[in-house]
Amino acid sequence: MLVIGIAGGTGSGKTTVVNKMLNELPNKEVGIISQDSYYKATDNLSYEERTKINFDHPNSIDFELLVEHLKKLKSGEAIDQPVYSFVTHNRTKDTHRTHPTKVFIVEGILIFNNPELRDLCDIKIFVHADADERLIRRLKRDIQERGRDMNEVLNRYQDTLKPMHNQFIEPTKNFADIIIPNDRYNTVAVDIVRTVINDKLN
Ligand SMILES: Nc1ncnc2c1ncn2[C@@H]1O[C@H](COP(=O)(O)OP(=O)(O)O)[C@@H](O)[C@H]1O
Ligand SMILES: Nc1ccn([C@@H]2O[C@H](COP(=O)(O)O)[C@@H](O)[C@H]2O)c(=O)n1
Repeated sequence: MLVIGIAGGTGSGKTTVVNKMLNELPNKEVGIISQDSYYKATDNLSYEERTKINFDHPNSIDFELLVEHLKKLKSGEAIDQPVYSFVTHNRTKDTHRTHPTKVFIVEGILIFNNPELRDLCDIKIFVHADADERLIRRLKRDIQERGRDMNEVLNRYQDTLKPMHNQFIEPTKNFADIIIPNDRYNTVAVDIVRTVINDKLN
């Protein structure tokens, strides 16, 4: 199994890039795991307490489970991926049965921050967009799709997101084999990675 890791700050366009790559590929042969699905379960906390979690710190992610799942997929076993809700800030009761495929994409802001997970990635890609561009995209997306308002997004950005990005995410760019500039849509880079995936599939 070829594992492709795709990291980058929030709003850099990781999900968009992955979807564009998957567009022209046989969907039964390429699997995807999002780090967002592996935020730690916090059933013991109230909603109010959950809103105060620092979701941009590595400690908020259940890397142990993510690594275990990826290893299982690599050894040919199916897994049950958690399903996360950005509205309740918690895992839902659902899981998503995921089967091993020839190629697996793992995407998330902090995936290169975890040495074990990093080592499981055969190709490491970092999607870059400037901070102001990412904030604008994040603001629009979180209001439209994640049930947030402007104050929530901006306060989170100033209090935790920006310092965590600088401390834990931006430095992991150094681990990348490929950096995709994504201030504008980058079809050339996406096509190149798709070619690599196609080679593996054929
Ligand atoms: N190159 C781009 N130009 C303009 N908007 C983009 C670009 N890439 C992504 N977006 C938009 O920015 C928002 C965040 O992108 P997304 O792929 O969800 O980022 P990430 O997964 O890195 O947080 C989405 O609304 C998406 O449509
Ligand atoms: N309940 C949550 C959990 C996470 N976030 C934010 O999501 C960002 C990571 O996801 P991307 O798709 O943008 O890569 C991260 O920056 C967290 O702040 C959240 O807002 N609420």
